[in-house]
Amino acid sequence: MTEPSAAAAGSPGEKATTDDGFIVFDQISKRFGKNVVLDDLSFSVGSGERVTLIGPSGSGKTTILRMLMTLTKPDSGTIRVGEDYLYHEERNGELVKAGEQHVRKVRGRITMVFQQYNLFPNMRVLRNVTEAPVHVLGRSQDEAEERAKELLDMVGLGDKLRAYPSQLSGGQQQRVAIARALAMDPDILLLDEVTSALDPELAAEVLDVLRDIAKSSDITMLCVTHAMKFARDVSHRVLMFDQGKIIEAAPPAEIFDDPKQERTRTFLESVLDET
Ligand SMILES: Nc1ncnc2c1ncn2[C@@H]1O[C@H](COP(=O)(O)OP(=O)(O)OP(=O)(O)O)[C@@H](O)[C@H]1O
Repeated sequence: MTEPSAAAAGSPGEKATTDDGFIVFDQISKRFGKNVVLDDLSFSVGSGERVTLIGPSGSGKTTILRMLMTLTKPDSGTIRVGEDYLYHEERNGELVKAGEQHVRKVRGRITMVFQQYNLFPNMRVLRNVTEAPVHVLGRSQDEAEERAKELLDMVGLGDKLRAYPSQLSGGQQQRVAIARALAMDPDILLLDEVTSALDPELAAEVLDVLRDIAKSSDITMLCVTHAMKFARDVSHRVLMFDQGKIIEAAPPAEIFDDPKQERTRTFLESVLDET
């Protein structure tokens, strides 16, 4: 992992390099109508770094992940992954999304797991995991199945290959969704409140799987969660969001045990999730 960098480096006009941050958000702003969701926000994430985004509801955390998926366009600013820009500003201030081919290349390196697992209900578990590698990455069926079985074993579902999603618990379905995301061999895994819809026991199973993945791989992870123990265990760094800004960024021990901002302290006191 590269050393975490506290703030974004470079400017939109400079040639992008990977030595100053793998994922860079530079002066990103976004509003929905009058609602200013992200306000001139800059941060970067190193390759292999695991970063957790915390903060009150509506503070813009999911919007950050959606921008990396090119599901939400910023109003202004620059986003790049490695040497590739997703969004950048022209000299005239106009915000430009990278060309389709370019976006596809970057998007191919990123997968996201959502709160709702969104498995294909009419496909068995194994096919849920092989579908995209075969049809998007062009893998052979045999190769995709071999990898899918490894991943399903890893998430503790090696005996459920022929089950349909409706035959699984919510926690099991979410673990299939995680295996499905990893089957795309992403460099970057985005996790958006992946346990929020689950009972604590099932959430704990999912978080255990994610802990193992975090510890055994060098995948770059951006995680939005209210599971604070998990955040403490796996993150290199925690970013505290409030009103569209990052008000505190620090290693988990510091954020959780000795927050510098009063707002961080009150937010943490209000979070009951100890998974
Ligand atoms: N497509 C949209 N249209 C209008 N407003 C939106 C849209 N998407 C997000 N918002 C608003 O942007 C704000 C930030 O949303 P976001 O989901 O990023 O917050 P969050 O920090 O992830 O919150 P939560 O923890 O509740 O998921 C919210 O006020 C939300 O209602």
